[in-house]
Amino acid sequence: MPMVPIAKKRIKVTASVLIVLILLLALYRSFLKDPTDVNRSEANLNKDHWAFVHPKIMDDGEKEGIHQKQQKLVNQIEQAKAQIAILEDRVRALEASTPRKYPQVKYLNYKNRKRILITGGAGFVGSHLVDTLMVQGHEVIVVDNFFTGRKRNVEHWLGHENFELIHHDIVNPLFIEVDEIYHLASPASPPHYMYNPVKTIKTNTMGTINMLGLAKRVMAKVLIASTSEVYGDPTVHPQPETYWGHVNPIGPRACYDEGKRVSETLSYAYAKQENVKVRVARIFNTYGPRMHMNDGRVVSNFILQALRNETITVYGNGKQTRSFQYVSDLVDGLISLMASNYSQPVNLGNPVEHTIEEFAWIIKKLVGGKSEVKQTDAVEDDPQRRKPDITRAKSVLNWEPKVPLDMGLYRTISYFRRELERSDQFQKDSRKYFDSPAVEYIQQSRQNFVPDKI
Ligand SMILES: O=C(O)[C@H]1O[C@H](OP(=O)(O)OP(=O)(O)OC[C@H]2O[C@@H](n3ccc(=O)[nH]c3=O)[C@H](O)[C@@H]2O)[C@H](O)[C@@H](O)[C@@H]1O
Repeated sequence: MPMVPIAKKRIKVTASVLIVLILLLALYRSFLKDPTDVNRSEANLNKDHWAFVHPKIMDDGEKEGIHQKQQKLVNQIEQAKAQIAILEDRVRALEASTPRKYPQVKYLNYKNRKRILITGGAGFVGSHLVDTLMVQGHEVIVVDNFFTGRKRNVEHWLGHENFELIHHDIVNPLFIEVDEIYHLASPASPPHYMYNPVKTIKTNTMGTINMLGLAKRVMAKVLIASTSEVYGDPTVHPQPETYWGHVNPIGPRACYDEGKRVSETLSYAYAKQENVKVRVARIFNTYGPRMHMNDGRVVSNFILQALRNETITVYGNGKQTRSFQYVSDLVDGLISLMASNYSQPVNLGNPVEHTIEEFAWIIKKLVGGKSEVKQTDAVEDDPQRRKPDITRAKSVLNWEPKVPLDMGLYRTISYFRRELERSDQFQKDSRKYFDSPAVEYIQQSRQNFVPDKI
């Protein structure tokens, strides 16, 4: 019986050798196999694909169909290439318009360099303030909800080591470390602040509480941007800071006027109760480059109407008065006020007063063109006379406006002329873009798109 284990062993060895041989044979066959055999089963799943890769098995009709498909594909590729070329041009234009070099900023050492928060820093006044403080060498943090502010106003600082832009609505609290706060956030043009009166009130009450709370926590100095509107339709002329005003608390302007009055009240409550260092600027009518095209205020309306040869619309009889200050004068005043030790409200405005009718003719003369000046319906609660008494600003800040009206208007008209050219060009470009065959093709193929079956 000793033979049985030996026979078993032989059988085992023979079987193992056979298995190895079979495996080797299978491996060898798989190397030699025509790859089309493998694809044949896939071809049943996707005949078009199979036929495209292996045209040898197709009849003439199928070949013709495939040829048409290939041709269509080539056309589509050409169209896509045209589309890519258009996009590349646009990217190049964008790159060219993005400044590679930042405006020169002064170097300030750690002791003199401040961290400054500007709420509404992407807006018209805020962005000019950003420019001046950046050039002075400070670290500037802009907070804006972009309701009326625009990234374009501060884009020349994006990426600079001293600059930060935060998309945030100050109706919600903000936790950062700063030395100074310029609280400018609020719509300021009547059509904008009347558009959402509740939001205007929230911004000027809850927003101001948040900023005063932040100032208290981090012991920062805070400047509140108040307004000549706190005087309402004034019965005292010109308006000194000691005048308490004449405001309709339930009229269409109340959301802004009363909002700013509460903002002032809050500032002095925080100053008294919490020792917060507050500065209050009462800002009178201000104009200049970066005003929004749809701002709706008199300066932008009249200039745009004159540039477009449209009727210049004077609301009411045009006998109401305003005094216009150029934005750089305001920025100088705000920075001087922040630096001062003076905590009572200070008027910042240009005391040169004009009726609105006179102002319409000034603009028409400076712009030229064929516009007519016409009276339209009066605006409800429109203040009838406004002119700042700037005695206080002169004595405590040694500040007064420097830019004469015609010079400021000249710069502002040039700005709006460029803006109009830009928006015309933009409309032309977008027409060209949306009418291009490539875009049409992409839109069509998106509509006809059917996902592949697997
Ligand atoms: O420019 C500003 O700084 C101020 O603008 C507004 O105050 P308002 O003086 O009413 O500003 P505008 O809308 O520019 O109006 C000025 C005058 O021009 C008139 N106006 C305005 C626009 C227009 O197309 N036609 C026209 O006759 C208005 O009725 C008003 O009498 C805001 O309420 C203030 O808070 C802000 O500080």
